[in-house]
Amino acid sequence: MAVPSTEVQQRAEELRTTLNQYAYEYYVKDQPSVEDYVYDRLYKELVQLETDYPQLVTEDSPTQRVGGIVLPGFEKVIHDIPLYSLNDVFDKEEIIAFDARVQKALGRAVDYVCELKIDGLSISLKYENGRFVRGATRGDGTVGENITENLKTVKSIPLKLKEPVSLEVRGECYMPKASFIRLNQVREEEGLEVFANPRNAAAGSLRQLDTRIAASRNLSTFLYTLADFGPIEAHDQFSALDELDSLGFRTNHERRLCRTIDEVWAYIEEFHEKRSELPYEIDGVVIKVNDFSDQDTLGFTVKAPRWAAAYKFPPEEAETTIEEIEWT
Ligand SMILES: NC(=O)c1cnc(OC2CCCC2)nc1N
Repeated sequence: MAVPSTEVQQRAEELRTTLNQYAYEYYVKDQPSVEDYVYDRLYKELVQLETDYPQLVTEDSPTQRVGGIVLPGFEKVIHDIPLYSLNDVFDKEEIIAFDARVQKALGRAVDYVCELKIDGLSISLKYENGRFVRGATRGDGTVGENITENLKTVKSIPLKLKEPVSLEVRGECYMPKASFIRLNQVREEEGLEVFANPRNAAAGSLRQLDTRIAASRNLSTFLYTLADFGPIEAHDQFSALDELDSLGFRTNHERRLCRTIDEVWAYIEEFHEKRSELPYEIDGVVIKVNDFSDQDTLGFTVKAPRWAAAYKFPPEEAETTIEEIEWT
């Protein structure tokens, strides 16, 4: 096998770094800094170098995002830290009661963080020395499935963090509404069964044993929990979300720090209105006591934290598409 010169090795490294930065801006920050053709030209150059010198391929190379292996099955994963579910609430009275329980237990009022409740599937991502080493589904909260190879094709999941830290984070993997509509149009044309909703489409995509299929489904993520903090210092949820940003993860920036339940309710009403305009599906709002020591004081019931509640929106009336409107 031909040995690459130092210049060629340096060029490959330079291409990888530049392409990964462009991909980060596009898929994580939603703020591309170059046109697609600039990315495509550099990408083609890297593919050529890696074809001429396969030893140049690294696991965080952008060329590894396209998938290409067919797994025999998914191994089981035991979550050291369980993935909890959430207690649902359905109206303002229940939110006021939630706040009353929190204040009674802590003896004072607290700040809350409101986050949009993304309607995808929960994933857990493990990193060792900054490298993505394992991705898993929630499963039953304790035992999930190892879907690392499929999650490596999800462009918003960093293969290498900005710091060489070891930690575990959790969040949601979802399919954007536009990708869902396009996928179902193609499946309809191909006489395949269509997906009922973006959540099922995302779950179906991550259950594929051929990683090229997951790579083709334009899945994305919003991360929201630092599970194993590693060396990260964060004392509350709102700053933990900023830490996730600084490590290179994609987080949802509609989050809001609320000082009172009235502000929580205003956030809920605002996003009940805005729900249909969002490029991703949500099924409610997650309300969390912000301070981590308060969360520890409140603890968990058997299945869910006492320091969080999921306000569920009523099911969205199915948006009529142009074809469905009866033209009298
Ligand atoms: N679907 C979501 O967007 C979502 C789900 N869960 C949580 O937090 C849970 C995780 C640990 C206890 C509270 N936050 C979210 N944003």
